[in-house]
Amino acid sequence: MGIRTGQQYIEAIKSRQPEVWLGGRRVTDVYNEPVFQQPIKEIAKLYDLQHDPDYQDRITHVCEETGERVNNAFLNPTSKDDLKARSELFEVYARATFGLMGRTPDFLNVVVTGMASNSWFLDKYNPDWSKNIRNYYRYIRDNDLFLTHAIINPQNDRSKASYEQEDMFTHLGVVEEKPEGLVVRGAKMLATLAPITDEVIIYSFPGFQPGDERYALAFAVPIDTPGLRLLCREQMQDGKRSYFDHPLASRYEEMDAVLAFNDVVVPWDRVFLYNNVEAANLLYPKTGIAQQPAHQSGVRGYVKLAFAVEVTCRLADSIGVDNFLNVQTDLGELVQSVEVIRSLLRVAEYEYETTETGEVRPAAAPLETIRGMLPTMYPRAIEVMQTIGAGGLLMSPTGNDFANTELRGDLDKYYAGRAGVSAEDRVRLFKLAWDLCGEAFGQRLLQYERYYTGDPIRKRAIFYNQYKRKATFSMVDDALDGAAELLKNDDKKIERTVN
Ligand SMILES: Cc1cc2nc3c(=O)[nH]c(=O)nc-3n(C[C@H](O)[C@H](O)[C@H](O)COP(=O)(O)OP(=O)(O)OC[C@H]3O[C@@H](n4cnc5c(N)ncnc54)[C@H](O)[C@@H]3O)c2cc1C
Ligand SMILES: Nc1c(O)cccc1C(=O)O
Repeated sequence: MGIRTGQQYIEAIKSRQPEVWLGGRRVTDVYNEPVFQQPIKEIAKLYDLQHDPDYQDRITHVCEETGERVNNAFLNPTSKDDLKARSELFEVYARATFGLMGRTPDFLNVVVTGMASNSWFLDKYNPDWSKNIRNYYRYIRDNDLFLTHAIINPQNDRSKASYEQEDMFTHLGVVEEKPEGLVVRGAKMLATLAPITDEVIIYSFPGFQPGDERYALAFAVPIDTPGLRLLCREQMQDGKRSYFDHPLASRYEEMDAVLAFNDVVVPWDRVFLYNNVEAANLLYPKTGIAQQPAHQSGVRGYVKLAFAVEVTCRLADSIGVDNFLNVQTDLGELVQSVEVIRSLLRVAEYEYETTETGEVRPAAAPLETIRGMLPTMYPRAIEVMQTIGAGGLLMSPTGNDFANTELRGDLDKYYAGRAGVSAEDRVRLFKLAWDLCGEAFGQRLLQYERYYTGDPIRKRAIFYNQYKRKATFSMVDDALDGAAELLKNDDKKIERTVN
């Protein structure tokens, strides 16, 4: 099959019945549920880009194995050009959603591609596991599927291991083995876009200890697998808000869900590892699924930050404040933060590394630096947007107000921006900003940037410890040695008398 169209993606959504709960009720028709309608259309647009002559060669390639055209997320990069092809895909998809949809299909398709092209490390534990992930990779590639993932245990008692929780199946674990597969029970968070995806893959961060065996697992199942319950968070827009009043929240609401597995049977051919703490801890370091997905999320985060900075600059211009030094200094800082991320991406792609199997991976340090900086850079951009927008962010009549001929005169007079910026233009721009810096929708986007790739606090500590393990501190020694050399040859007394 190869690349899907948007309509084929939509037909797939219509064809299944995942157990989705939203606002206390069971969603029986995901496609027609208001909160999902526009996000489904936005994802469908990404699939249609694969058939657009202006984009097809930039974001897809012809698979050597099948001769079919497939998305570049399924490319196992073996050259710098392959990394550029991936980067191109990530940026085209990110720009199509202004970087506001973090878990577009490319993200997890890159994860599974990395797992499959490095499945050799599973052979020593269980050759079936490496065969299964390679077969799964082919399955999602050739059917162009859209995955969600949940790799974090629900936030219960973080001071305790999974087996120490009140109920040993609070966190997802293996209940028993059956001839038809593994029976799993418990929850995982936070599966973004789960209700409108085809499949879910479960895996974990490293960090398992002896005693965690039943929780050390990785597998994938269709999103409508019996016993899998999707518990959605409160929706941040009901799908009925106007594009005028909420130009972003009305289109890019990325639903998050806790996944509750109630004795779900995972067929053996969908099990990628289980009951093995060592294998689970090695999954990340051995398959490169820290770096390759971080390339996608780095490009996406760059686009999102650049978008927020553009909105802030236009806001300042629209009310004539970007001539003031304080505003220019803040805006200059934001533009430089975009340049930092853009430069780190180029360095990561330029200083790529090649693995023993010939896979080309973007350099890890620049990507980890992006992961560490976006959680502060993006909130900073939002803060500057808030301080420049100030009260103007609440000078926000609705589209219906503008449509009311009795009010229109006042609105045109009292809501205009600087010369050349009409009232409607200014209000529309400020509403765009408010979706990012005021609405619950925007606060989620901010929280996403902080936590989408784990806890930035601990990730930065891990980054420092990796640095310390590799650093030679040679400049320190050179400096000390140089001074010591001078001291040795110095005919003056060491204790210099104070003149
Ligand atoms: C909008 C959004 C979308 C997301 N989408 C996904 C997704 O699609 N798939 C997915 O798998 N995950 C997703 N996540 C979850 C994300 O991976 C987690 O939020 C992240 O890993 C941090 O875990 P936590 O939120 O449970 O915070 P916790 O780990 O509970 O941390 C809470 C606080 O306690 C501190 N803390 C906790 N434990 C320790 C410790 N041992 N040592 C020191 N400090 C500690 C942390 O520093 C933090 O300040 C998403 C998160 C958000 C916000
Ligand atoms: N994908 C991730 C996620 O969803 C949460 C935390 C970390 C990651 C990751 O890929 O590093």
